[in-house]
Amino acid sequence: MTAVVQAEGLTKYYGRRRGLADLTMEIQPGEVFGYLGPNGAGKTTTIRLLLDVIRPTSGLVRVLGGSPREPAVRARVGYLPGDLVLESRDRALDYLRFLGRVRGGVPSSRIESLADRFDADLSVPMRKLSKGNRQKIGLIQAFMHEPEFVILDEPTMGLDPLVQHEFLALVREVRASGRTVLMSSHVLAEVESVSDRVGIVRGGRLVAVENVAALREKAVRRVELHFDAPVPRADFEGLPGVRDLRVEGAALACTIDGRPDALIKAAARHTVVHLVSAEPDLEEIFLTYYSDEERHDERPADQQEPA
Ligand SMILES: Nc1ncnc2c1ncn2[C@@H]1O[C@H](COP(=O)(O)OP(=O)(O)OP(=O)(O)O)[C@@H](O)[C@H]1O
Repeated sequence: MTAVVQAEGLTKYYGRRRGLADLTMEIQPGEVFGYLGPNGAGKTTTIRLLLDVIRPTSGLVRVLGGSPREPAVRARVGYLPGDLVLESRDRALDYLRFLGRVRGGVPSSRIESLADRFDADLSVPMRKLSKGNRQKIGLIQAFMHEPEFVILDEPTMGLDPLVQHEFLALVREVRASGRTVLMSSHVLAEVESVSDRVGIVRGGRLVAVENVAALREKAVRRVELHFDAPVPRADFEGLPGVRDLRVEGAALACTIDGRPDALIKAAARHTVVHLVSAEPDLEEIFLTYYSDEERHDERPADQQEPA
């Protein structure tokens, strides 16, 4: 199976300023890949390299098995830029129809159904659109020709929660049809629910790639159990993955590191009347990555902000 993205040692310098250094990664067909990082991390630089908007200083990149320079490759990709400018007097509908023709024909019904989903008014001249409505037009044009690979730079920016929900549903549909999505964000919570894997980029370097399901499994979570009668502490002491154990009468509280299996089996010897388990906070795990990096980050002179 040909990878949708193959990057090897991909590097981009803007003069002496590092945009991206030595990126090696693959994205597989049918995958939703969340690309996360704080401002200035290198997300947009990566995306522009994938689309041949800019060219690498060194390294290799292949998209859908070909070079991003090939128009035939570009035609199979949908793209929402992070800095979308729509300043024309044209109505959004005319603009989208025009783009549809350029891309070899997109049925009006598909444009309209996407507009319905996102509650976008296509009759307004584009330069009069609010930021959020402009973002909706950007999303419609990225999806409307049903590309094999959709690249979205900060897609949720400016969207209200209902539209965000609809957008995530669309991403799930795209994945279900075997197509691939790469989306950048600086907020994990916005991409976590749909991403299969997330990559974290920081200071121009990819510092981690994680499988979201595995991350969830690894995450520490707080658990409370209430029994119908007092339970002996000894039944729960030393269980694999159980930490910070507190047993008071018929109530038990602890944190679970990894799988809760041992705790569940020990609890099953008693009568459990109530169970509380908080969803692990993945954001917290990611922040740990960031802060670890921070500690080791010795930025070269060209990465320092001017005095
Ligand atoms: N055209 C450019 N000329 C000079 N430096 C640039 C240019 N574009 C980006 N950079 C620098 O490259 C680094 C990476 O920027 P990039 O835009 O890729 O980050 P980002 O992760 O997309 O950030 P944001 O979330 O703010 O959009 C930054 O230090 C930025 O200042």
